[in-house]
Amino acid sequence: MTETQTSTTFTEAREGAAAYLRERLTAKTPVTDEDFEVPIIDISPSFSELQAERQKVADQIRKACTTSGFFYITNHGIPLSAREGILRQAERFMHELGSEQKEQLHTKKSKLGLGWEPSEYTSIAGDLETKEVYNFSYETAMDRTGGDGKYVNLDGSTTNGNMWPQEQDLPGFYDAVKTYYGGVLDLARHLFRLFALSLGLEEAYFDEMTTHPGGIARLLYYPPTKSTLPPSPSLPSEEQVGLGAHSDYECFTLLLSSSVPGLEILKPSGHWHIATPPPDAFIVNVADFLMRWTNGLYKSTVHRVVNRGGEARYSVPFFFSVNYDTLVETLPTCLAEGEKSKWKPIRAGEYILERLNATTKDGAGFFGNDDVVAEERQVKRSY
Ligand SMILES: O=C(O)CCC(=O)C(=O)O
Ligand SMILES: [Fe+2]
Repeated sequence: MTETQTSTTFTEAREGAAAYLRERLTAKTPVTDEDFEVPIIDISPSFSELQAERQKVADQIRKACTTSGFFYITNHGIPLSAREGILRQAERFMHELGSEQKEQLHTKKSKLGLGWEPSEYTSIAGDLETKEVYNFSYETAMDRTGGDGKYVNLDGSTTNGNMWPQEQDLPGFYDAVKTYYGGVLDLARHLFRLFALSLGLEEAYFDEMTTHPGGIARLLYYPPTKSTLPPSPSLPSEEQVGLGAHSDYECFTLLLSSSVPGLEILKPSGHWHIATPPPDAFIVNVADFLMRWTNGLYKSTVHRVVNRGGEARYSVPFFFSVNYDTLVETLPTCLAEGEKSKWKPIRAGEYILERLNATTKDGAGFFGNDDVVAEERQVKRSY
């Protein structure tokens, strides 16, 4: 960073994020969906000793990221038992935990937006969302590398961090979460190396930025609705949306879902593509940091969830980020000679905190709240 550059302020980040979402939702340019596809990428060659094999996977990732910004990965190494385990815990959390026990974990008690959000508690653009959520974040105890001993104040296990259900209320819950989280964290670090290769960088380029990464994850429950909502960009307000249209904030998201469909991805034409991941696959999508880092080359694509069927849907997104003091600025390989960066550099943590704050109704955010204010406020969260 040169001396003349300053990093983006909170307000600029907030306005930028809002403008970006508006633009993606209302783009009038006549575009076709010709290049839009969500490919299935078998990543088994990426575990090869041979760099050429890893590069082949990286090249497929690059293609997906420059078109739809979404892809499915198979042969990723996360065992079925861990995937079924976490989906089962999502179901147990929503249905076996009593309302008093959930109340103890209410997100209004968290300065970091963690914990339990009742259905219709948060919304985007005024549409009440049917989803019920439990949010948790990185803690060293779940990191199989043991972490780096730094950023201790950001660790989910510290004050105001993760709020876990009592073991006697939901026996085995924490262990299943830890098994799953440890696995997807390793996988995310592996994928980040492929992202580096896909961008013509040293494979280890991002390694030192992910020693204590931001990594919020959530258990989501979308109750069955009878939505007849057509796949169109605008939502009539009386219709029930599971989770409103948004882009994700961090580097990329690893999303696991039950077999009930619901995720919809905004195509360039403004129509929604209904995601149909193969069984056993994870859905991966580019989020805002990678978009900023690549100067817009990689697409952080708007998506939403509508559960149109009569069956409950569960999902578990893992939002993989970098250490929160990382400065995100255009990568050297993403600027042609004479080309300018579209965005100013930004500190990872500031951007995430700002976007979380910006989605609360009064803009005061989750930080510096007192509980009374938080309780009265309807929280708007856009991820
Ligand atoms: O539940 C899903 O399928 C997607 C969730 C999502 O997009 C999010 O939480 O950001
Ligand atoms: Fe999302």
